Amino acid sequence: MVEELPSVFLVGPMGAGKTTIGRLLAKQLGRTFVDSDWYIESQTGADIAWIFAKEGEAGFRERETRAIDELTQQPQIVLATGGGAVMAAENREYLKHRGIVIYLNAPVDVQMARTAKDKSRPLLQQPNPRKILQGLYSARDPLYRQVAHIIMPTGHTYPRHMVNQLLQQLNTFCASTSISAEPEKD
Ligand SMILES: Nc1ncnc2c1ncn2[C@@H]1O[C@H](COP(=O)(O)OP(=O)(O)O)[C@@H](O)[C@H]1O
Ligand SMILES: O=C(O)C1=C[C@@H](OP(=O)(O)O)[C@@H](O)[C@H](O)C1
Ligand SMILES: [Mg+2]
Repeated sequence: MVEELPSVFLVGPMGAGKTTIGRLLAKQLGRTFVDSDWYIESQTGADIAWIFAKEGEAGFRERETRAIDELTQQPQIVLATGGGAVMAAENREYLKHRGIVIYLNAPVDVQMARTAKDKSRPLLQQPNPRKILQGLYSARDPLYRQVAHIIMPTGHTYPRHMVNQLLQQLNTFCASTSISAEPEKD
């Protein structure tokens, strides 16, 4: 029996394009798009920078785990997670077992270029963001790989082209597990 495509979860470092690609992918699949950072902001009534400033990273991570638990239980969504969502073991369990996980893997140079002008990421608001990104990449790359069903390099590929590649990858993955990756017909 052919099952429906489950929810799709995007993981990867800051600047990999999770939010951008997730939104486009959801549109192509006819799915609802949710970004865990936006969800946390709407639940809290404050932005990510404010949460880090008032509650520290630990406070943000608690909120993030609640959000990942809730959102990974929503059926048939496309979810863009924040770059640190894979750090908690329970988040990794939720992601890995409740949907198809795509790791958008961007080199540090690309992460740097894409995050340089954006002040909304508290972890990078300091003199040497490259060093931070390198450290995070070393620590988190094995965790992204641990949860991923599909690994997609992102560098110089336009978002629309990336989405087409992802749809192909999803089809291949689903064919191997008897899941339908076709958008639902009205
Ligand atoms: N494939 C891509 N090519 C060019 N720019 C991209 C691509 N993906 C994302 N971007 C740009 O990089 C920045 C960060 O993307 P974003 O989706 O916020 O990443 P993430 O959610 O993974 O941190 C945004 O300005 C976005 O427009
Ligand atoms: O890597 C991280 O720890 C973070 C990534 C951010 O999301 P993006 O990966 O969407 O930028 C956001 O959740 C927060 O600033 C922390
Ligand atoms: Mg994002």
